Amino acid sequence: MSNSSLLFMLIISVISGIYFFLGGGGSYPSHVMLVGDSGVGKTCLLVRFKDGAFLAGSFISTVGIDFRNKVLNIDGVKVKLQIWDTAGQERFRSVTHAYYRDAHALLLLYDVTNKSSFDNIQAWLTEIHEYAQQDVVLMLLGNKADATHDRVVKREDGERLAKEFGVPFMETSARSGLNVELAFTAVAKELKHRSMKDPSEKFKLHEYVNKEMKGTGCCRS
Ligand SMILES: Nc1nc2c(ncn2[C@@H]2O[C@H](COP(=O)(O)OP(=O)(O)OP(=O)(O)O)[C@@H](O)[C@H]2O)c(=O)[nH]1
Repeated sequence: MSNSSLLFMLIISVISGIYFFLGGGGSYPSHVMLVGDSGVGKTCLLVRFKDGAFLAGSFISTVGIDFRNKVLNIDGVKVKLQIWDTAGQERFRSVTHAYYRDAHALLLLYDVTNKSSFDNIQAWLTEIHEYAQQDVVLMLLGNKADATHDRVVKREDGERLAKEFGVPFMETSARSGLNVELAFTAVAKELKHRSMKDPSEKFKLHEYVNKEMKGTGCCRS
């Protein structure tokens, strides 16, 4: 990728950020970044969350980075999420690195039908520790949970890995919509809580996720 393309994308990101910050009337603009191997379903997850639809058909890899905005109403307060859909392909990694520092939350995805995308989570976490803010909100998502026949990564393995690294975990499906709203809402709740100067009530992301997952009959705490 040329320097001019990278510069162009950075300018678009800044303009988009200013526009989003000024518009919409919410109080908590927050950057949520989707990361993970190419093909794990980052774009589809975002489209499902933003438009309530599934992008079926041929797979077109993201080039560099893409942006979508969505305002959520969290307990009567507007939380403006600016969601950055990054390219999973190795050749765009320098673009992704440039955005980590400004991300408030990271959704790290693997594909339950692709073992190498799961094995690469460790490498993604190393990269996150190197480039992202220390206190970034982080959640691990095992996507494509609908694909029961092609599944090669058990839910328990995802749970074990998440526990090892101390991050909340859930399985999602951009195809069926499973837990998509929940994943973004959980992150928005955490970001809203953090932005309050004097939070009267403690919000614990782990506990919230575990409680919500129990309600679906999925996943042990
Ligand atoms: N069965 C199933 N297929 C999915 C799901 N999410 C995405 N896919 C399919 O997986 C392929 C890749 O999806 P994308 O969302 O483009 O993947 P990506 O992570 O954005 O890929 P890059 O842009 O290359 O990083 C597409 O063919 C999707 O239709 C899902 O939840 N279930």
